[in-house]
Amino acid sequence: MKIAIIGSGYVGLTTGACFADVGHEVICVDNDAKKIKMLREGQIPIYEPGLEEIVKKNLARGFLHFTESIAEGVEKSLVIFIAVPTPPLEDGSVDMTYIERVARQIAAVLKEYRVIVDKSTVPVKTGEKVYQTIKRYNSHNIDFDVVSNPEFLREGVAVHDLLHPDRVVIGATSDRAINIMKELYSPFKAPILITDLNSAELIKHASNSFLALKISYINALSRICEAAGANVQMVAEGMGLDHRIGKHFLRAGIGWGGSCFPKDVAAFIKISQELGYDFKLLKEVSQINVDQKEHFLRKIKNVLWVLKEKRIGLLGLAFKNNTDDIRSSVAMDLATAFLKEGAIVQAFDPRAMEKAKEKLPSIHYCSSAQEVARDSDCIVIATEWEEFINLDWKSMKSAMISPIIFDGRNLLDKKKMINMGFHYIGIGN
Ligand SMILES: NC(=O)c1ccc[n+]([C@@H]2O[C@H](COP(=O)([O-])OP(=O)(O)OC[C@H]3O[C@@H](n4cnc5c(N)ncnc54)[C@H](O)[C@@H]3O)[C@@H](O)[C@H]2O)c1
Ligand SMILES: O=c1ccn([C@@H]2O[C@H](COP(=O)(O)OP(=O)(O)O[C@H]3O[C@H](CO)[C@@H](O)[C@H](O)[C@H]3O)[C@@H](O)[C@H]2O)c(=O)[nH]1
Repeated sequence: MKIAIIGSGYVGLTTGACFADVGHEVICVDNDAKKIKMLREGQIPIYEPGLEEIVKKNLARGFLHFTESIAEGVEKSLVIFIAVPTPPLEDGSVDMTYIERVARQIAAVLKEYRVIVDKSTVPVKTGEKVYQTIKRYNSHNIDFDVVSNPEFLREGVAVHDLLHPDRVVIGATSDRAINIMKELYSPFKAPILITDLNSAELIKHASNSFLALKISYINALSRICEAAGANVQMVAEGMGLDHRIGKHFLRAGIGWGGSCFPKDVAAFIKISQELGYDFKLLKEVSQINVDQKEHFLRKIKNVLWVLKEKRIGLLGLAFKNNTDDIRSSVAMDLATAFLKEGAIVQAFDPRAMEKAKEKLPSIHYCSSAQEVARDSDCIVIATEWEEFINLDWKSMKSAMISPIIFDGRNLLDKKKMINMGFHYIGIGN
């Protein structure tokens, strides 16, 4: 099937490459000329494991194309995906200008029946608005359908998540559009849930908010564990063995970040409010997340006393492991707080340093974790990169001024670190 994807970022590019990989003919569109030029040459502007290989493979076999022209995408494809940003505004509501602009741009070039699919994360009732907008701005009165098909991929494992989704949600009312969408997803072995437009849009915000809630719950429990002398990892394991609870998303840490949870939880609170419901539970989920970061900072200050002139070794800048994404990264927030207090921050991240340099140039960027340890007053682990587990911690220790570790991700084995002579402070243990 011929499909176009408008917006070639983390979601659009990965989705396009995976659709091409299962045999569809895909045109990825972006209005960033530099990005399109890079992609045409097989260069990937983001780090996502496995993405480069499938982009190169499908470029070479002619299943994947890149263009700056929405008109070209719309003309050549039956299904048009929208995967542009839906960033937060200051009051937590969603900036819908990108989606609205793309709807007008599609309308202006629509000459034959097309299925317009929203993949961006949007407030409920957006599909209805996209439909009205395209109808209003299409002078030829062409027949078309609007479908909601929210995306559930996780960064860092996006290729896997797209090729093996837990479920595919299709919000649509027209049988014609539903059949086209079913055919599009037929190469994937995943349950397909057909809903109305509004329910599909709600499923996305409801899912992300629930996952954030689960993490905030375990983070709140970590505070109780610290006060009671219990171990949150054991509590999580004991809870997670109950299939009704499940073991996933119960890793206590410094709070959730990233390009999705913070903005989507804030948006869902706002959307609910506009619909007349005060979602107090979600407000608390969000507050616990803020508290968790502040509590971690307090623990660091309790040990170091004054941060001014202290040399803090920071391991991790990305919002999670296996990505270069620093959007709403708690690690970046911590670095900002340290710098504000007058500390010297020396940091290392396996993939996110280029992006971090643009945002926080005053960090001293190190070429290795070992360099981070040099003359440091403590090490702070802020991102759950697995490679930090297997560092030569003996040699790290001898490079430090004082061997203190604040493990914001409970990545290391507490007993082992204490036996090695570290002063180890984790989360909820
Ligand atoms: N990143 C994730 O893990 C993830 C997962 C699921 C859903 N989402 C949602 O998907 C959407 C996109 O997120 P993202 O992380 O891919 O964003 P992104 O910023 O990485 O990519 C968006 C792309 O759209 C392009 N763009 C903007 N306006 C355009 C226009 N008028 N025409 C053509 N291209 C245009 C930008 O240049 C950019 O390359 C958001 O709604 C987000 O909430 C993101
Ligand atoms: O047990 C856990 C799991 C995650 N996190 C943190 O939570 C954040 C989000 O992690 P994750 O969900 O793995 O990454 P994302 O790529 O942001 O994916 C989420 O957001 C996407 C965008 O909407 C959705 O598509 C995904 O389903 C949803 O998991 C990160 O800061 C993690 O460090 C924890 O602290 N503890």
